[in-house]
Amino acid sequence: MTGENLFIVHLALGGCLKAPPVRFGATADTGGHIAYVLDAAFAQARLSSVAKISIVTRLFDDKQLGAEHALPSEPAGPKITIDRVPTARRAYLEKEALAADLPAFTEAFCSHLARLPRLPDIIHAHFADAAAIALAARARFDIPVVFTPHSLGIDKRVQHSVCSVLEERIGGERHAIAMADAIIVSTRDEADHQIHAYGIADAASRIHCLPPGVPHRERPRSSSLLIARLAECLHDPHKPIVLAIARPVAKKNLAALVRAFTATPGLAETANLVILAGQRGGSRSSTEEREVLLELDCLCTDWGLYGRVALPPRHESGDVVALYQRAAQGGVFVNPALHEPFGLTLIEAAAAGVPVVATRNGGPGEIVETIGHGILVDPLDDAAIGSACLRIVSDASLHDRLSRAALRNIGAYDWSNYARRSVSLYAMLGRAYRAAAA
Ligand SMILES: O=c1ccn([C@@H]2O[C@H](COP(=O)(O)OP(=O)(O)O[C@H]3O[C@H](CO)[C@@H](O)[C@H](O)[C@H]3O)[C@@H](O)[C@H]2O)c(=O)[nH]1
Ligand SMILES: O=P(O)(O)OC[C@H]1O[C@](O)(CO)[C@@H](O)[C@@H]1O
Repeated sequence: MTGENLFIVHLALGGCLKAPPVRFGATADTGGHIAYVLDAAFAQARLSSVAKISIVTRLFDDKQLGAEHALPSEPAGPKITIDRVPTARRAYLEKEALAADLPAFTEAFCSHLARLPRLPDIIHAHFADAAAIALAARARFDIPVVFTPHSLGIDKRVQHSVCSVLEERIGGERHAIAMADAIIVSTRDEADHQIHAYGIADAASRIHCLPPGVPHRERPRSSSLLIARLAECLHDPHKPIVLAIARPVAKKNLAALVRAFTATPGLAETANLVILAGQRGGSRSSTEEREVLLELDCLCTDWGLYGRVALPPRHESGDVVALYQRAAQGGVFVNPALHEPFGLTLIEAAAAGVPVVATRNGGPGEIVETIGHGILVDPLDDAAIGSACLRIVSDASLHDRLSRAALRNIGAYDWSNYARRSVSLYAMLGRAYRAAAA
């Protein structure tokens, strides 16, 4: 690979994409794909064959979400910049509202590329909206396009009634799958089942299954304030914790965990429940987020759970590290999502030696099979969620066995492997384009 001197563009429109530390959960779209894009870029930048990485996103002006989102360019690390492309719309847009801005963003992105001293060798698009823009740029500049879907709509048909927004989303994904030069997915489930369901005859030959690595987190500067606050609000803070970390959106199914916690005999006596679900208090939260948080609050109030359950209203990156460390001490991490495309939290938990209880729908089945650190459950079965948690927190030898497996096998999820394989794919596509042009 030495001598390739690659210039990579990652393109991702949604959420609050900024140089670390990121405020995960600041909006409904500030979650896993942002961790993925940043960690992928940092690992790729460490390769000598990579000259420069530009992470391109929307410029927006919203002081509450952070002044950096209005900066045209922000250095993010060695060889990496975050470059923000403006359109006439300067407000933050939820992913559902991005579609209306796509024609303007496509024009602005192509003008941005045309102004660069050198065109990129590859555009890696995250989500189908970014892929549509990248494909328009490919038509103008002959730059190969790689597509990573992150969360495909097709399996959501089983969770939601069929509606025009979902069908439009699936249509956009079908176009991206049909047209991209290569598709990078995280799991075999996406490769063999989900993408297959889009019915694109030659898609299989362009799919590359590259599992991501463990998200990088800043360590707490000193002791975590959130852990100190938990000690004040929980009646018996020394009990192990049942921990969940997820954006407060309905598909993450966090209410089922609260119901399971209270309905499983012995669980609330053995452990405390801690749910980290986004950052509260900003006017940017969506109706869905407000409804999910209200439901969690109501469940805790109605069942008198405060003192045994904590729903911290906000957190910093270091608090997440501290919570996983706390959960490693006899506790368990739970992801009860109705469907989880991959599930970065399950590998974060493994890296900290925390056993997991996870939805059997989507990527978690493959992660738990690879690492061997937990129990899979039907997310619609509250009793199964509760009894799996109870088994782990009440059986020290099971906990120890799962925790050891987590630490032994987490190496299967490694950003340097991802970087090597993705960059050699980019280089191969570049060579094919050059050969076709010669
Ligand atoms: O309040 C919160 C909520 C989330 N997180 C973090 O944000 C990330 C969330 O990632 P993930 O659990 O994977 O979920 P999504 O945000 O839903 O991410 C999408 O994109 C990911 C990367 O492709 C996939 O793993 C997911 O399945 C897909 O739904 C993790 O690092 C969490 O620790 C926080 O720090 N605080
Ligand atoms: O909730 P959905 O529609 O599955 O989409 C996945 C979500 O996860 C994220 O990737 C989190 O980063 C969002 O950008 C996106 O909104």
